[in-house]
Amino acid sequence: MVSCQPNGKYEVFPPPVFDAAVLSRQSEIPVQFVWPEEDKPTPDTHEELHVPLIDLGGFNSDQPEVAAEVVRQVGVACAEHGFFQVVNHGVPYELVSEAQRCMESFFSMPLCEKERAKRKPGESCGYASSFTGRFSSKLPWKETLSFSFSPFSSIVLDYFIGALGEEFRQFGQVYQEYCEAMSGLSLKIMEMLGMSLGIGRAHFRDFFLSNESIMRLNYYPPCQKPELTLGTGPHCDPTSLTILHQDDVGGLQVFTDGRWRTIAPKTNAFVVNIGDTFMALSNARYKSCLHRAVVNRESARKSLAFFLCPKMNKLVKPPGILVDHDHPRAYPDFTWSALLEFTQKHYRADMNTLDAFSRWIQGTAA
Ligand SMILES: C=C1C[C@]23C[C@H]1CC[C@H]2[C@]1(C)CCC[C@@](C)(C(=O)O)[C@H]1[C@@H]3C(=O)O
Ligand SMILES: O=C(O)CCC(=O)C(=O)O
Ligand SMILES: [Fe+2]
Repeated sequence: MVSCQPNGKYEVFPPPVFDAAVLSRQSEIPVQFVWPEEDKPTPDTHEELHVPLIDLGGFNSDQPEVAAEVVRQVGVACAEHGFFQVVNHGVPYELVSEAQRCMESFFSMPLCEKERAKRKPGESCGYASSFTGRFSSKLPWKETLSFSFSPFSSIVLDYFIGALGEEFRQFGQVYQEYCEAMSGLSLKIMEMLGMSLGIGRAHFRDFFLSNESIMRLNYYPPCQKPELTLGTGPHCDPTSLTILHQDDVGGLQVFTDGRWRTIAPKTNAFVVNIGDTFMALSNARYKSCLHRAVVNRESARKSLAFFLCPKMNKLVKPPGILVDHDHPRAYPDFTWSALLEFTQKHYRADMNTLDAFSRWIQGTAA
């Protein structure tokens, strides 16, 4: 039996759960949460990565030259590293604050309450206190609540009521509305991406009109040894497009030009990044870039991540116009359902997920 001693130390490893109330005050970090030297966390990195601030108001304006300039900036950022921020996005500030507030109340609940929504092995939805039980080392210093979204349904509201009870109807309504706003925003971004790749505004918007996306609430408790741990380890998102709202604490780092740099929080902006599935859809014209989240000694940090994903069984294949003699096919055809299964059952998402997955499906098809 694994037992937690009164001094907060674990008698045997692994710890049974990631109990933030205990661990966030403890200066001795259980070995499973300590990241190796090659991943060395650098919580004190203040060097910023300046990514373009994309003004969606400009894209929506009736001045074609203004919209064209916005599209050009998106194209440059996506070809370079795949990260940018959006402002004037039309998502009400009150909705974002309410989503952040509900998150605070959810993660402040006692562990046993949160565990009513516990994520089951092999599934991508539910509550996870770190990933104890799922992985045995390099555990993330975070708690997450993940749930599925697809448009034209009340799937988010139904999830909250089904998993946590009628008292969570209001949370369900907030996140249902938040996901609808994120799905709408991601379709606008798809229009910009299509235009910047020269295939017109409709192609990718129509591809993602019916999407089967994932919403994730990330809660990073303080850590007394932030130079040993990581909130989210280095990875490229396997999904298509991520829209992230970070609170004002800071901790998101992106790896470009051989070093980690911070994307500082910006009120009323969303951080957007290209994921592996869109990299495949663009035939590797656009980059899915390595990133991670560091933690700190003083403050808990919260982020809301909307992962846009295609419908499960839709073929992920770049449009013909992006494939030519100079740009041969970079990845095989696949479905999001297969890549999701790969990350949940066979491979822990990192910087090589798409290459490893490509080899895996080519092997299983042979
Ligand atoms: C399909 C997914 C797998 C992860 C959740 C979604 C989108 C991003 C993935 C993830 C966040 C990438 C970093 C590693 C991971 C294990 C994590 O820290 O949460 C990934 C998610 C997961 O497999 O649960
Ligand atoms: O919390 C963050 O800043 C980043 C989280 C992240 O990269 C993810 O959930 O995929
Ligand atoms: Fe990510």
